[in-house]
Amino acid sequence: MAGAEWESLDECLKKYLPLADLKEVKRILYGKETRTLDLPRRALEAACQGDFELQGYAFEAAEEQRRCPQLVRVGLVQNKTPLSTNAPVAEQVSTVHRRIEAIVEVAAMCGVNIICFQEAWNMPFAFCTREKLPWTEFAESAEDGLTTRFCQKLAKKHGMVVISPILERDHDHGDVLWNTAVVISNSGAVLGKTRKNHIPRVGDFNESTYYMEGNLGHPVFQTQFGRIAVNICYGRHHPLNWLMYSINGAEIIFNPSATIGALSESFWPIEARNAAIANHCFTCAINRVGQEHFPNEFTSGDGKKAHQDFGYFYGSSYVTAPDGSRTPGLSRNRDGLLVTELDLNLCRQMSDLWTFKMTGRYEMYARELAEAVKPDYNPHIVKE
Ligand SMILES: NC(=O)NCCC(=O)O
Repeated sequence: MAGAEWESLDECLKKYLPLADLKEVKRILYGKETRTLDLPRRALEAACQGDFELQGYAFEAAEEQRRCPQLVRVGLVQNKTPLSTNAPVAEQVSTVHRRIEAIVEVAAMCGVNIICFQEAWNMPFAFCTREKLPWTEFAESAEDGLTTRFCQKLAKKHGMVVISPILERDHDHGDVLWNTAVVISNSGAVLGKTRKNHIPRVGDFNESTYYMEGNLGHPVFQTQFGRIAVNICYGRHHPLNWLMYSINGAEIIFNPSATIGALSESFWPIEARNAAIANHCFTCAINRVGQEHFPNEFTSGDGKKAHQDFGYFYGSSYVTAPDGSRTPGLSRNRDGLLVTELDLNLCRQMSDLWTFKMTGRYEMYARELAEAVKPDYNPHIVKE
């Protein structure tokens, strides 16, 4: 399994395929070619100085007579945890805040309207350890915690919608923890929050030790730049989760994640891309980067030796359009900002072309599913 020494699928294809073959391979693997965005020189310089990757692409829609293009720029941020996991909690939080602040400055230079960070972005992904302290100390109020207040300042300063996925402590309801994305409007006000609906029970993703399945359904947030939803990490394996955000009108669904190569790298390019096609919307898949080492050993319940690291978070964040075309991924190894311009008109154009919302037969599935979840359900199997 490749670690940091392997840059990315995109780099590999570029390096080894003759141009004519590369074009055909990309046509099939990536769909219609995306235009490269001209990003301001000072943004590129700042990214270089700040040691993070900056890439920009644009998806285009057909011109319409009765609607203007609905252009919106989204920013996806992937990053390593900058400090060692045994540094004091407050120091880890303030250091990652500073790192993200610098990246958001560059996003602002690139005209980003909506920015989304990775899952549990202000902490190491410590759920593998099953230890409570100090990791639960990273949990904060979604409404007025330190990280939300930090994001509100960024949102207001840059006129940007900020999606901030955190470990939430709900002080008003028994101090319980959730895996939550806080959505902050470009005015700086907290627009609302949404919670991770599906909790992984796979490998070292021992997240059920920390929080429960989300109880807020599938909210969609009306922002000045479009209707957005957040399908947190493991929810991307659940097609109905994507579907419900889409049924509630999402034009862009963000998928802030934390996942490792040994487990999911072959799924990664498929799932969010497929969701964009199936739901006539844009999807934005974001993964963290690098390897995190923890102070104490833990086992994976697989008979193998105890260890102190989670595995390799492979980055590779990307955006897919409703016509199935996608951007190249960011690096597997470096912090990065992916700026992508979307024309939201493409959602309805693809819906009119493919008509999945019209041909979906939701009433049939609703009826059959309502039966299938009953304890006395008999699967409909036709036997000789
Ligand atoms: N963070 C998280 O839910 N990870 C689970 C593993 C995966 O979905 O690839």
